[in-house]
Amino acid sequence: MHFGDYQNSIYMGGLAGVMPRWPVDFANLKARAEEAMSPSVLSYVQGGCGDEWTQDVNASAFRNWGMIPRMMVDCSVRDLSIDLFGLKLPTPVFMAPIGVNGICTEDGHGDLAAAQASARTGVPFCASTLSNDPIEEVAAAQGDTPGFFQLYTPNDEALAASLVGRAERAGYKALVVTLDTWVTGWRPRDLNTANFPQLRGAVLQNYFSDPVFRARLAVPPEENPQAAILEWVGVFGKVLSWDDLPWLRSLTAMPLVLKGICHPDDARRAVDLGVDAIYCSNHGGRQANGGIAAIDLLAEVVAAAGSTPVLFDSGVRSGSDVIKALALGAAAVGIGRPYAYGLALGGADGAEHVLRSILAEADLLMAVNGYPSVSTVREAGALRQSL
Ligand SMILES: Cc1cc2nc3c(=O)[nH]c(=O)nc-3n(C[C@H](O)[C@H](O)[C@H](O)COP(=O)(O)O)c2cc1C
Ligand SMILES: O=C(O)C(=O)c1ccccc1
Repeated sequence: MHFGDYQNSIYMGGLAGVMPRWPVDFANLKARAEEAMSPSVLSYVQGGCGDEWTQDVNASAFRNWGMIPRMMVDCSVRDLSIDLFGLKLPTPVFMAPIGVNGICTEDGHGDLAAAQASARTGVPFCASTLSNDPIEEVAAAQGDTPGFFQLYTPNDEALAASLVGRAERAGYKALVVTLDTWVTGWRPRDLNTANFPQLRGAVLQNYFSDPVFRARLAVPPEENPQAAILEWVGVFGKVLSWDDLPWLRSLTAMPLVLKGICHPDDARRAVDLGVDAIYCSNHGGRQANGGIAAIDLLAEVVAAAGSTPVLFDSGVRSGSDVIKALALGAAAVGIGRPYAYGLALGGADGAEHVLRSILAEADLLMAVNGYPSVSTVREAGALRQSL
């Protein structure tokens, strides 16, 4: 099925009296998810730092950018595929790592559901270190779709090596090291309700199943979960510096990606030190409030990265946002909160629906705007719109 055919399938379903099960746009999806999710999970997923200014401008800043359509271009067939890490991917989109996918579905297996949505759509899933199911099982559920593994670097180097080795053996195709979260940001929604799911033992299965982590415990997590959770708190975050990059590199033969780079100088430094890709993101405004909208920083990071690919997320809500990020130079675009809402509404089906809606809009926009391929989107670029 071509990605744009999702629209046709919805219209045709309507003729037969069947309406889409979930909204195709973010605002209505979010409203539905607000009704469906438990207050605790909703607060964790929806919340951000401080008064959520950065989180809000991440999304609204897309409105400052616009495209110019080209006419009389044969766009009857669009090619949404990209080459990344030597992989041929059918779309320029991936699922950003979300550490609480597991608890977004009622059965507690949201990571497997996300992986199934990835398997069905060909959209790579970047699996978080925080997971309710071990990486090996998540990888198996991703089917033939390549996946990436996101590492929260623990302060125990042997544990870091163990997690990365497991990911590599499970078949992951890239290692994404998140730089901006060795400590949790100031999140009033969660603080006001003392809401931190990890402290209740959620989403720690990659640790609890790890031989190096288990060797640190006097008794197994199954016997004393509380002690295992406290051990996790102590080991979770290593303060990384540029001097750690050779060590990170030495952990794996997988392509190495640094997530959280927003400054062009940091991008240059990472490229000089030989990383395979930059991941421009401010963690969806969940780590530091007051930061500039990530999309407004993308073009400069791309310029600084030269020929090194730049992945992007933060504030992507629609197919139009995907196209704008590509036009500003992103090599691939990460979807975050929207698919988490999809998981909460309908598990793998819900997440698949969200991805298909975003991809259908992106594909149709390329059709109407005269962009037959992702490279033509890039060539067309996007302009700043002063309102
Ligand atoms: C609930 C939630 C959990 C997240 N967990 C992780 C994580 O485990 N690892 C990580 O690198 N980023 C994590 N992120 C950040 C996302 O990968 C991504 O950067 C962010 O969602 C982009 O913002 P947006 O969803 O508003 O578009 C998380 C984001 C959310 C919303
Ligand atoms: O909630 C998050 O955004 C996140 O990535 C995280 C993961 C572990 C600890 C703290 C924050």
